[in-house]
Amino acid sequence: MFKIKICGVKLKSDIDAVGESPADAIGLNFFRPSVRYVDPLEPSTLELTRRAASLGLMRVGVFVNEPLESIVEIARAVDLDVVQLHGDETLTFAQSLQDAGIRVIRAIKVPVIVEDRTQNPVVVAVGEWGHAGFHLLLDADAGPQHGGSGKSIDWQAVHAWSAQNPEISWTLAGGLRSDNVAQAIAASGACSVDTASGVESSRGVKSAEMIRQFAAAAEAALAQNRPNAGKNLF
Ligand SMILES: O=C(O)c1ccccc1NCC(=O)[C@H](O)[C@H](O)COP(=O)(O)O
Repeated sequence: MFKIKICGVKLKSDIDAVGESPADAIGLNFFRPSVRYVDPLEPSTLELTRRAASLGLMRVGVFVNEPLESIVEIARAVDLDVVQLHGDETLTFAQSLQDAGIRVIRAIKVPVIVEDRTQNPVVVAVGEWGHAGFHLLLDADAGPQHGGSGKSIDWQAVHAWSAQNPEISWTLAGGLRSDNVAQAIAASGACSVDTASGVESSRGVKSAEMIRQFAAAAEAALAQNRPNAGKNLF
């Protein structure tokens, strides 16, 4: 269960900055083309997850269209708590991971530009994942980049979808920064949030100060969101 996830950490100093903030989860990116990629075979990656565990942080591994056996192997080798799927993985694929004892978060790519205004873009994007029992990460559709784009989704549309589907647990992602996370939480009703580029001083480089500011702003806004407190947490 997490409330504030800082995704794409690469260094021990990043983990320490997260541990010193109110954030309670980290994401490690195993998608090779990403600027946030960490090599699962490097001993330093296991050191990162061990450090995170020692600080009580949940460790989430980000994957895009990685073969199932490879995800299972990496999750065990670097001791992940949960894997986050960002590619074209099917429901059957996610269920097979769960059958192998791996917890799964499904990233849902919500279009940033919506042409058909008659349909809620979140409803359309969630599709069959809505009632499959997986925790969802509602993120901006970043095209071939798959995630970490810094683009925001329609928070009101998220709110409307969630109001109609209160049993679905989800996290808000996409373009969240310290200066907009409070508004995003208030508008969407999110109980948990995720950011990657919003706490970076340059692309792929985390800033301890930005992590601290983001996590403090998110924590304060989540505390305001009392009617939903404790709901929809992974
Ligand atoms: O961050 C990446 O580079 C990335 C690449 C491919 C798949 C997923 C990726 N990130 C996953 C995350 O959970 C990010 O935090 C999420 O996409 C939000 O990113 P941002 O808009 O930069 O806050």
